[in-house]
Amino acid sequence: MKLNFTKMHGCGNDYIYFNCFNQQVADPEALAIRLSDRHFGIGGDGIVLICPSDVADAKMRMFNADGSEGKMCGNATRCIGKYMYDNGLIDKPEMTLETLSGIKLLKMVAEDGKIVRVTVDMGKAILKPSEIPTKFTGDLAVSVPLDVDGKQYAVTCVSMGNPHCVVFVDEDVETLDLPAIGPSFENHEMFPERINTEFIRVIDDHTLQMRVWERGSGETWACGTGACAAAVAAVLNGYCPKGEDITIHLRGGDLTICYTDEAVFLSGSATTVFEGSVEA
Ligand SMILES: N[C@H](CCC[C@H](N)C(=O)O)C(=O)O
Repeated sequence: MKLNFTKMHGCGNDYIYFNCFNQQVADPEALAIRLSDRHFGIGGDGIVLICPSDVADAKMRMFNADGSEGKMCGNATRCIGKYMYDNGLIDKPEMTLETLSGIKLLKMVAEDGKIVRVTVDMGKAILKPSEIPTKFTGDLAVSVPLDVDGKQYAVTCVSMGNPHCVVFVDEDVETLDLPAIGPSFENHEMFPERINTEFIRVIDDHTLQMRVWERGSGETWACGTGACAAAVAAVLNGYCPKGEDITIHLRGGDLTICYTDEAVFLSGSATTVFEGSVEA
């Protein structure tokens, strides 16, 4: 069966999007594995289904490159907003999006009828270690010790609807060997549902440099929920102020995060690369 897709990315975090208002995807786990392959497939960090919803303008389901389903995806949220507006599925530059981690509100900026920037109310950060989930005890996991492959790290764990482990380092993150250490964090025994791991260098009190090893996809060029988790962790560790914009420099571009008492706000671009069809 032929399926139409749209290739999109948020700061280089690229997914293959399927409009499921007018087509059905039968086995998304297997499709994500096959099509994400950058040699034998289309190439991407996974696939995203844009589905009808009874409670919002649309519903998101996203699958990492290993076929595992993610409960939230910040970069994909922005691309869905762009897709819905640019394709006339919504008639104003704002929408609600149902996710496995609740309903998110999107406010967008359009130029010449196309969305160029999206701000997402990502909801509140979840900080209780057992709810992230991690095996750390207590009410917070802020700068707690974690042994990974015999090396001691201080980690801060945050959920944005999906689990994150934030590691602050002194060196330029471009010098880190993520393929060597990423999987050991991802599959660490302290993280019962695996984990997304962000490696952060603090540039100043409003600027972070970030690389990320994602659960189920490996290193990605950006991670929206990860950028949110990094900003929250930076505030909790006293590096950045609450309630002010924090710029995150990622391999694929910049994201802006604002962590307030009400919610975490994620702002950034969304880009359509090409459209096509594939036999599923
Ligand atoms: N790998 C993540 C899902 C994608 C998150 C990321 N791409 C984002 O933009 O938030 C997980 O399994 O929780």
